[in-house]
Amino acid sequence: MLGRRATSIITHDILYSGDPFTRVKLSGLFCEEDVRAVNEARPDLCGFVVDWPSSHRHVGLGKLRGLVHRLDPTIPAVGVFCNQPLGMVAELADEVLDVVELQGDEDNAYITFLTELADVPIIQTIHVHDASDIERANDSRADIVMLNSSWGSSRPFDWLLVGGLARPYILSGGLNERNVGAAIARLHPWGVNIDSGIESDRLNDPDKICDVVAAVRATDGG
Ligand SMILES: O=C(O)c1ccccc1NCC(=O)[C@H](O)[C@H](O)COP(=O)(O)O
Repeated sequence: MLGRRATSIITHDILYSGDPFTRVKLSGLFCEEDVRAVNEARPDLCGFVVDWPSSHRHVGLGKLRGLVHRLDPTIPAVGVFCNQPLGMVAELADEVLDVVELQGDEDNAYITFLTELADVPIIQTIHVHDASDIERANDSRADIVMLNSSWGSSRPFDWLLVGGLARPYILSGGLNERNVGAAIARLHPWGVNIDSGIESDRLNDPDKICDVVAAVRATDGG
């Protein structure tokens, strides 16, 4: 069993490695079968939508703890939050998470406070509609930004806008095992994020999980 210190070193290596590989984050895991499937497929990061009952992917706090406990400790656990109280996010970050992902209206002040309270990397999701969103991404104090269309919309945003971005980013929105290779070849993102592209009938599908990780690895010659 790896301790928190070991997993934070692994997380650091995945996030800050100078190696030019495309990180793949699979998100919206919500049951033990999902965790078994990712332990086999080995994406770089795994996301859990925390305490957001309107999402079919959401997990409560108890379930989050149980699933992260079963997750291979060499795969960093990302808590996905939407406008949640800072104290709750920081506490979970201290206790079970390796990375925090912010999906709501959290601003740079929120990120600064969170950085003071919790020693984990922060991903901020920006919904991209026009150039002002790219400016916001450039200004974000988060460690990494994720560009997306909108919550769980399963469609891409206008990729032409990415030209204005001056930092590495995670590409999100409408990716799946069939199109992720072409997206990486065109945009060379730092990483990719996939939610609905690993689902069949709103359940995570172990075959799609394997296929999408293999499709990303194939772009890196792996
Ligand atoms: O997935 C949800 O239901 C969700 C709920 C609340 C906050 C965030 C949520 N998901 C994150 C996303 O918005 C997705 O990562 C993003 O849309 C990519 O999804 P997909 O296009 O299905 O890969």
